[in-house]
Amino acid sequence: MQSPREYLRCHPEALRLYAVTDASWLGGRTLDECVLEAAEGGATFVQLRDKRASTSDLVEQCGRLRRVIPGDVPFVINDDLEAALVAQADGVHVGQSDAACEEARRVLGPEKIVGVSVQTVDQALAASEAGADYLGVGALFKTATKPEAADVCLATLSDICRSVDIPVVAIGGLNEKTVAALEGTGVAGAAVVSALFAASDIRQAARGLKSAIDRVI
Ligand SMILES: Cc1ncc(COP(=O)(O)OP(=O)(O)O)c(N)n1
Ligand SMILES: Cc1nc(C(=O)O)sc1CCOP(=O)(O)O
Repeated sequence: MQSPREYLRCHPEALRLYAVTDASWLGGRTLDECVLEAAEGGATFVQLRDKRASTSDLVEQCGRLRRVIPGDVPFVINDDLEAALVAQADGVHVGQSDAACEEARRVLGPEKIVGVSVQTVDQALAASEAGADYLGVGALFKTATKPEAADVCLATLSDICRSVDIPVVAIGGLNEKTVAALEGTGVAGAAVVSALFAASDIRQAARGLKSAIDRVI
């Protein structure tokens, strides 16, 4: 266990129901209305993830989403450091093949949130040392949203949670039923795409997920 940090930019409670957007699940609805419904249903964190969008598209989407996301719900952009900087998002989420955590911290400054995807304890320790505020660990279960995601088992998830003093959020195939598997792992929350955004009633899906997560975490 590392020594405790002086302060947290990202409180563990904020990671409880972490909504990751994906335009391919919207089915004719706008992203803004879907994210609003997710927030109204209890999403505690939002990540704008659009792998096909340009930096300027992301900045524009970020501006629109900011208007519907409550001020106390952190809002980060996936992968694109420049978009996060220009759009003045609350931070960025980077993977192992994106901008390094140190670079994200240098560019965004000390106040912003930097989340990092990790799959091993060594990566978790490195990201934590480099100034990450939270870690995303997955994929816990196979998922159609990202079929190429490498598997991470529950034992590794627990080891990662024990090895760092920053909060960890699990991702990949999590829904109202599968979140039960997170009990006792030490995670701060669950990050979900399709269990929210593929639902016909996103508000209701968020409520159900939030209750299911509250029962196990
Ligand atoms: C909360 C959270 N955890 C993990 C990921 C995956 O990020 P990354 O490895 O950068 O992969 P892509 O999202 O870019 O496909 C995430 N986005 N969010
Ligand atoms: C964006 C993403 N990253 C993953 C990883 O394991 O790194 S899994 C994933 C998609 C999660 O989608 P769903 O909630 O629909 O399963």
